[in-house]
Amino acid sequence: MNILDKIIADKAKEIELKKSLIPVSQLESSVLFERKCLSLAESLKNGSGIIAEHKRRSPSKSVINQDLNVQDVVYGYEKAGASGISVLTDGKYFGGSLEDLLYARASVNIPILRKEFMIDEYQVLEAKAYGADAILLIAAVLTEQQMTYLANSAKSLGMEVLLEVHNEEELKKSLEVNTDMIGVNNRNLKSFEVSIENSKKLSSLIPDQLVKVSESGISNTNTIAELKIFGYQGFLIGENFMKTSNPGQAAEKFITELKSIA
Ligand SMILES: O=P(O)(O)OC[C@@H](O)[C@@H](O)c1c[nH]c2ccccc12
Repeated sequence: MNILDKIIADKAKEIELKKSLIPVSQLESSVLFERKCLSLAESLKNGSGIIAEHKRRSPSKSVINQDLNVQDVVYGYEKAGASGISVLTDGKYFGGSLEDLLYARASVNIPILRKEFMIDEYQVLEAKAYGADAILLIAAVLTEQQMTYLANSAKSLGMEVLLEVHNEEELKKSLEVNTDMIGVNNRNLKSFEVSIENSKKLSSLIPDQLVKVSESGISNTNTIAELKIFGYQGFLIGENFMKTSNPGQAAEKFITELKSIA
């Protein structure tokens, strides 16, 4: 069983347990459930395009940074001029939590993406209840029908969808899904191999009306300049900022440099 299958198997068990502890009615009674969401797609088109990620660890890198509190990190990202925030909420493999999402919501006024392995509508309701503006759907672990159902559920709650693909086959099965953004993951979630070429290779297959986001393995501003030529407007960066003692400062330096070469 590869790591992705393991994560999904654990996720299914986690969701069943959570459903017994926190009923849907409790999620729907959250003060944030009626909140009007911010648009991550618009923010990417009109701002720096950087989605800065809070990620304590990952299967490919083990511990990245567990010493900082999420409020300081995401506040620093907003101050640095990020267009959006990505918050990992998976606990076992990424060291995140739904509480991180709630703290992030309380700390910034820019769009927040819930970065999670979504397989059940319950998780979409959680995302809204804990303050997310957008959810991630990963084509590698979902059928077209599942993506359609989960995307429509998110849209019905006023959230946007970032649909993540890694190859042409995943992109082809995603084209009918009601998504706002297509993310190309430069990292193969099974082998962890990273190549920016993946974003370049797939860009021409993404319909122009969707916001293109390049994800993973981005550590310098020249890469952003190159990817903009291929039509990308969003850039998801985690480790390059999180591996430092002050991710907000690292993001500020990166975004200032980006402005100077734009
Ligand atoms: O830390 P990086 O290489 O900058 O990557 C960030 C982000 O793209 C990555 O965390 C990610 C992209 N898609 C995912 C899906 C699940 C978990 C994590 C991810």
